[in-house]
Amino acid sequence: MADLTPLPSASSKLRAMLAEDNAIVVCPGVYDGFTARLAIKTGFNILYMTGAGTTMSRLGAADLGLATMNDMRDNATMIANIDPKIPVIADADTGYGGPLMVGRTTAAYINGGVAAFHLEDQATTKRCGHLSNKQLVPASTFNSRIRAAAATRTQLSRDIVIIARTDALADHGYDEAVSRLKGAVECGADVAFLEGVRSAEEARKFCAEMKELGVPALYNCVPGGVSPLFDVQQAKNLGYKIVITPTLALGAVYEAVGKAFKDLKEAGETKGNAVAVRDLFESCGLKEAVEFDQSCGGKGFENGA
Ligand SMILES: C[C@](O)(C(=O)O)[C@H](CC(=O)O)C(=O)O
Repeated sequence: MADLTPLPSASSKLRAMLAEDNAIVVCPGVYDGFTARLAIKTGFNILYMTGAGTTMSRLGAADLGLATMNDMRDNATMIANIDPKIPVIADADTGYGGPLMVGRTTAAYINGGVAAFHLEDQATTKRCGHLSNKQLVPASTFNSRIRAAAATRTQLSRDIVIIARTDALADHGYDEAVSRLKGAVECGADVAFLEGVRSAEEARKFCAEMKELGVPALYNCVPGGVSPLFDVQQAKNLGYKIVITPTLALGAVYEAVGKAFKDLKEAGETKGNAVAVRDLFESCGLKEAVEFDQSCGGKGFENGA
């Protein structure tokens, strides 16, 4: 009989990472199967699914609240199942409605195998946290979103790490933002995400306040946004426990693909950087897929591919 011992759940892996003293969880931002594969190939043991990237890649649209729960769930589920041993933290924006809907989103993410998700206090007409004039819901509405997530995991008796994100810093200041995060923790959130932190001093103060409560703090690194850019060591020294890099792959693709297309248009250059097609497929599991098919007696790849 084969060993069918269940794998540790994605959330329990993440909780173990967060419990490690003196460690920081470094999450490459991915937005599709290919970028997830590249991060895994690089050796990352955790991924972050960006909502901005999901919106841009699936809808060709800016991060303005256009992606629906179904868009986000489908992408998160696909990414979380490329290699279920690797936990995925996924953006869940506002949760997409009132408590009932947030409960449905939570169940969908749990069923998709997502380790953690973040829920924020923007209105449903949301935008990237590094854009201006954000509208917020009252703290009581934010709390009801977090409560709905916590109640759903209790009902299902299946864990997901809840990350509370507040966008209050920009227009309501530090005290209001931190009070919202503390309220969210009381409602069941496990991790605090202060969006758009404005200085190293503010970040240090925030991490210290969260540490006193035993709550890990998350740093969102967005070049061109409102926050200073800390590298991993700096973020760790400030007291952060998680770093996400939502636009890292988007920026790389923007530059590299932009150049390849420009070279084709302007110089008729067809081969770009000439990465071999087999190497591309190898990065997405070509060899393992063929081996699986062969090992089951399939005839399609008997002689390889
Ligand atoms: C974290 C974030 O929600 C995301 O979608 O990845 C964005 C990132 C971005 O738009 O650059 C955010 O910070 O709002």
